[in-house]
Amino acid sequence: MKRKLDQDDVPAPIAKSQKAYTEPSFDTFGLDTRLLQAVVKEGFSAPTLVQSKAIPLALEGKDLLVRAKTGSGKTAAYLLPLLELILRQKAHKTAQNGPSALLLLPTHELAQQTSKALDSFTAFCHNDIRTVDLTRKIPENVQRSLLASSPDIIVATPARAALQISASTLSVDSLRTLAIDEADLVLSYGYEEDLHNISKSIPRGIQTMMISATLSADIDALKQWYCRNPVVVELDGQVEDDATATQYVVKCAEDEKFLLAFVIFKLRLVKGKCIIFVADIDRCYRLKLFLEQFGVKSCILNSELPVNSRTHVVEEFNKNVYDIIIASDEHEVLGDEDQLDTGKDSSSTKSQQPSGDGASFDNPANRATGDHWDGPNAGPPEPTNHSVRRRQGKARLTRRHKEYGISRGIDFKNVACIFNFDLPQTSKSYTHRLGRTARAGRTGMSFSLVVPSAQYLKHKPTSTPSAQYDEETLAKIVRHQRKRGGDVKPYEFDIKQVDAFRYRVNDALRAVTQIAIREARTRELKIELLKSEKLKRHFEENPEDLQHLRHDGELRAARLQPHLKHIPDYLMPGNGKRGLTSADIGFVGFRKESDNRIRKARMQRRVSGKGKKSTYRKLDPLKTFNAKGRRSSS
Ligand SMILES: Nc1ncnc2c1ncn2[C@@H]1O[C@H](COP(=O)(O)OP(=O)(O)OP(=O)(O)O)[C@@H](O)[C@H]1O
Repeated sequence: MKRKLDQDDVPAPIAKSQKAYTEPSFDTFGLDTRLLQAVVKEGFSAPTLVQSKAIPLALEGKDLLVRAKTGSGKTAAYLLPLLELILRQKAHKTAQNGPSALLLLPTHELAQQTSKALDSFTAFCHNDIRTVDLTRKIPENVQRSLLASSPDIIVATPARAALQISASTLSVDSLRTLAIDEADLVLSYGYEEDLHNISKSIPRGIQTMMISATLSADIDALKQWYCRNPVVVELDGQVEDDATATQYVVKCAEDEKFLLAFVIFKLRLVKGKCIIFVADIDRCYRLKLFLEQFGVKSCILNSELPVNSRTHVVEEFNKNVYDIIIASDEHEVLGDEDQLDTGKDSSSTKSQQPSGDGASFDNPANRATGDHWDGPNAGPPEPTNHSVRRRQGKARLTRRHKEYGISRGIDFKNVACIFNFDLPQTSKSYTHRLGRTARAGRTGMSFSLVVPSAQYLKHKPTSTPSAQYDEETLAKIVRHQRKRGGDVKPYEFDIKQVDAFRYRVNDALRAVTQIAIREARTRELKIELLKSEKLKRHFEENPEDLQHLRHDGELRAARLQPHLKHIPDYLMPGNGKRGLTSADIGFVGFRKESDNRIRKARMQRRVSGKGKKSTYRKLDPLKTFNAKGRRSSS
């Protein structure tokens, strides 16, 4: 039975208001009081729309395909019923010896995030529900003993789960529920074979739930392997009516991206926390070093950093320790660890892996094969025409895959703005990036910079291959967002208003050389590895010390120019920041077009013989130098 829920299925108060946080309440689901306590502790006053639809169906034991907007609360929508069913089995003593639920996620970060959510929801269950996260980096023997101690829930990536099943360290005979979060992503991450193997091992007829903000035909294989007659809970359109993110786009030249970033972050035009998305790892460092010169602090998130550090950055950002994250949103940002960790031959899944892309030298998969990778110290080469063309060719082949990374599933809290410094390459990726703001019913905005094709490669030092298709991609994004009820508007803004800053911006850009980037990248990597070791050993015992570990320190690899941190008033657009959002209202540039009021008054006083006698002529060496006179006096 494939049933698409529609407006009539929504309980009356929700249908009328379309608000995520109205009736019914969590009490109506018949959840265990311990879970309800946890829900209150989490601050969830009422279920979101997807929760109010999915939880009752899941409690009935139905297979579910859940598609709802990013940030709409899908995690609790499948975790709460799953936990409730386990508690019921335990209460009725029908639970078998062994795990009842297997949760599969595409990346280690998402697995750890889900484990944390499980910990929160089971906070009042004491030891009644035990979870083992197979993505945690713990010694093999410790993991084996944890698995042997009959945990209730296993959280893993498909590769980790398949490995333990094949080694017979994970028994799946007792499973009652299987949930796959970001279901479309697990396939594109190259887990197809693992998923197929798992499907052959698990008992027939168990309940399966597949969840994502963008479920599509991509998951047909999964449905075939796992689902009986799934109920499709598809809330996309309904929730999007409530879309709370305002979306702006600015067309600008390649170097102007840096100018705009300077204006927005130095003049604090965006209030609150912001995630800046860039095309690749080098761009992360280029932008960080650039902003650093103006005293704007930011931290970096990319695939090169150890997973502990990445998780720590997100946690600290969520605790409001940092305001700006610069993230490279390449495919491998969160993925591929399994292939590397387990040393597993990825050839069988290679067709699913991106074979290379605009940032191919950043790809750990490529490091393993040696493609385009000369080690972190070498850094990526400056793109030559030939390499650009070759990478663009590959990019075309793999554009579908180039949408992964931190834009998927990570629960960044209270993000005010998504700044697409580099436009993503697909509309789907844009949707997921956008989903990092306006979460849980809050508001937010996105700001995307688009390079018109005529401007592409016009300023090579700041160019990125991904910008070649910006206009084409923007057209798709606009169409896609319109379908979802969103509106991508041009940002009304006169770039001449900030012309006075160009000189400083160019000065700062010149300091951010390829060598500076390479050094910063290597340094950061070393520091993070060191921190990560410490995180493992020391901070498990001293969690409070984690507070002192900051990720937004200065890299100081670029030439230091302290004067750039200060913005003199004369450079500010007339009318201050407001001048940047409305029509031209008296901009004050380097050179005044009209006469200077003070100088004019001084001249008038001089002409009329009043006031102090000007020393101007005397001080001007070109006008006062008199070689003859000086010779005679000496
Ligand atoms: N009923 C609720 N009331 C208030 N906040 C909620 C509720 N349910 C979830 N949230 C919060 O909303 C945020 C987003 O939830 P969640 O991560 O589950 O969204 P998601 O739909 O899975 O997003 P994504 O598609 O990006 O993975 C989280 O911070 C979560 O704590």
